[in-house]
Amino acid sequence: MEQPLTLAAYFSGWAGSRPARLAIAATMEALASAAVELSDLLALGALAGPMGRLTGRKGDVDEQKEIDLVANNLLIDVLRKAPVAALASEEMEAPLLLDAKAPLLVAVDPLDGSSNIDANASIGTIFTVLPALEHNEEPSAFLQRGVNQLAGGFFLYGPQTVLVSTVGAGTQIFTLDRRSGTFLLTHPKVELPLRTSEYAVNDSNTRHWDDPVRTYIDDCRRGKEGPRGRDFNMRWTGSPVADFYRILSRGGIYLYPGDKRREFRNGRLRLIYEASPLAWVVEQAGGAASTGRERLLEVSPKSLHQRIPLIAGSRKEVEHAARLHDGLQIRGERSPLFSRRGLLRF
Ligand SMILES: O=P(O)(O)OC[C@H]1O[C@](O)(COP(=O)(O)O)[C@@H](O)[C@@H]1O
Ligand SMILES: [Mg+2]
Ligand SMILES: [Mg+2]
Repeated sequence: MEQPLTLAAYFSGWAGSRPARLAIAATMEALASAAVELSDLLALGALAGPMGRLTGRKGDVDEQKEIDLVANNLLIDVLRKAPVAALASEEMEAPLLLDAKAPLLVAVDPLDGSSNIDANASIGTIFTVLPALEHNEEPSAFLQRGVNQLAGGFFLYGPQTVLVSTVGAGTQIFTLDRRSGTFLLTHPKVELPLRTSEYAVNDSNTRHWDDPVRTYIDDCRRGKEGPRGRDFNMRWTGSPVADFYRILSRGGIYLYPGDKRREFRNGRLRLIYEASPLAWVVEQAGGAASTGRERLLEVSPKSLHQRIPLIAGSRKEVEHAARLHDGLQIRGERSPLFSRRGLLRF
């Protein structure tokens, strides 16, 4: 069997301009080195100490655990040696200036799904790489639309440790070869099925949802007997990285919508360092990602830690859910909500 490309060979060989390519390759290698270390640490579980211990809170909703801080510090250490001007992180209120003259910015969710740490479920690191601007220590430098990303994706620490990433030339998956400690290109071109009958949503929020999401999920639940005319399956891990990896591997749709609660008005995921890179790898694999109202990658961030509603996955299904947000009927698929309330009849 032909030897798969290493991460270093792939990223220094893609067709970007030379300075950008070298800077991105060096940054990806730095991120990968942190991921190898983190993956080893996570595999030790309880042997590494109380990783799941609560150390604080971020706002009303999110908890901060010991391991979130360990992951954050690890990323700071490796990115100090990369061509990165500043780092923004879920775990830091403001960006950290690293090398003012460097060409790149990196924003991370150091550990996504860390509420699952004690459950020994898959968790990951989400990252986005953006061009550096003038004042990179300011949060405003990071307020760039997702379409500006130079590289983005996530590491998943599961039975296999993998890197899912894009530089805008499709989505690739690299698998960590533990024997050599290197990531090898195992899936050169990820292709998401256009259609799906599997959705991922936190069902316990049903009573808080707005009508379009409630209608969409109701219609899926009604299966063959309902307006969709087919049965749907449901999966939810509580680690977006794990849900997105499943979706990239076999199709599906992920929804974390905004809902009626004040703190969830804009959903749960953070725009810059969670939703944007997840949306980009999905789009580059032939899928779609929307807020329900617009393409997610077109949203202009207003603040560093802003949340955003996210609906992403198999393209036809995301389009269907987005059309419900437009209040449009889908031909031949009568939504019970609209007919019941008479908002739109046909
Ligand atoms: O808690 P839920 O509703 O299952 O949602 C899944 C989780 O996804 C997350 O985005 C995970 O990210 P973090 O672990 O980085 O906070 C959380 O905000 C949320 O807890
Ligand atoms: Mg997260
Ligand atoms: Mg996190």
